[in-house]
Amino acid sequence: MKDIHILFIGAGRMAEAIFSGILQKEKDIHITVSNEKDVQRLKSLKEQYEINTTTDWLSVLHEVDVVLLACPPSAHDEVLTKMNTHIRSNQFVITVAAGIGPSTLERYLTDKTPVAWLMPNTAADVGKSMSIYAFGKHVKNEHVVHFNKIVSAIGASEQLSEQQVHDLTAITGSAPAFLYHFIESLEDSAHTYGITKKQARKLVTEMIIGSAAMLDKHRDPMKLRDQVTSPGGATAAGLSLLAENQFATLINKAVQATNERAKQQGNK
Ligand SMILES: NC(=O)C1=CN([C@@H]2O[C@H](COP(=O)(O)OP(=O)(O)OC[C@H]3O[C@@H](n4cnc5c(N)ncnc54)[C@H](O)[C@@H]3O)[C@@H](O)[C@H]2O)C=CC1
Ligand SMILES: O=C(O)[C@@H]1CCC=N1
Repeated sequence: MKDIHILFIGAGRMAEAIFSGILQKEKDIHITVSNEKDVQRLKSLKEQYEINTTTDWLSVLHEVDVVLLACPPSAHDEVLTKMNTHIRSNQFVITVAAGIGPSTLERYLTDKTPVAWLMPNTAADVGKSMSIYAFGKHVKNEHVVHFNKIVSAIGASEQLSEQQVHDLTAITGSAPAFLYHFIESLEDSAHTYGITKKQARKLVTEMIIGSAAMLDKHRDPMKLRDQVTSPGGATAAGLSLLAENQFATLINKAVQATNERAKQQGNK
C-alpha cells in the first residue's frame, strides 16, 4: 500500500493523542498538523514528534490523502465551508468532533466527498483508545482500507450507525474522564487517612491498573465485583451505600447530559 499523508486541522489534546499513537505503530503514515495561530504549540509538537506543521492548512490540503478534523465542533462551520471549494474528489475527510456526524459533513462537502466520524479517546496515545465510528455515503473500499490502518494504530474500534455514535459519545469519548474523576475521589479519600498524596496515588493507581488487567483477562465486571464482595463483609457495606445513593442512575444521568451537550455543540 502506498504511504498515507494525513493533515490534522487542530493541534490540541485529541490530535496529539491520535498522531502520537499512529507514529508509534506506523512508519508509512505521514503527519502534517495545523492550528490557526499558536506557533509555539506547533514548534514544540514538531520538535517532539518530527512532524510537519503549518498555520495555513489550505496550502497543504492538495498534498494529502486524509484530512482529520480535530478542532472544536464550533470551528467546523468555518473550516468545512472553506474546505468545500478546494477539496479534490476522493480526499477522505474524518472528524473526531462531538456532535458532527457524517450527514453534517456531507451537507458542507457537496462533491460526494468520502467522510467518516470517529469518536476516539485520549488512550489513543498508548494505542488503547476504544473508538466508535460511522461512515458517510461516498466511502469506498480504498477509504475503508486507509481508515482501518489509522484506527487500528490507536486501539480497538466498532462501526456503528450515525445515531449510535451520537448516543455513545459519552461512553467512549467522555467516560474516561468519569473514570479519572472516580480515581481522584478515591485518592482524596485515601489521603484523609494520614498517608501522603504520593502514597495515595500509588495505592489507587496500582489498584486501578490491577482491576483493568483483571477486566482485560476475564471481561466480566459483575463476576469480578462478586469475587471481591465477601458475603456480609466490608465491600458489601460500601456497595450498599452507593446503591442507596443511586450510583447507577447518577452515571446514566451523566451519560445523558454528556450526549445532550455533544449534540447541542454539533447543532450550532
Ligand atoms: N479531548 C478528548 O478526549 C476528545 C475530544 N474529541 C473532539 O476533539 C476535538 C478537539 O478537542 P480537544 O483536543 O480536546 O480540544 P483542544 O482545545 O485541546 O484542541 C483544539 C484545537 O483546535 C484548534 N482550533 C480551534 N479553532 C480552530 C479553527 N477555526 N481552525 C483550525 N483549528 C482550530 C486549536 O488551536 C487547538 O489546536 C473536539 O471536536 C472534541 O469534540 C473527541 C473525542 C475525545
Ligand atoms: O469534552 C468533549 O466535548 C470531548 C468530546 C468527547 C470527549 N471530549
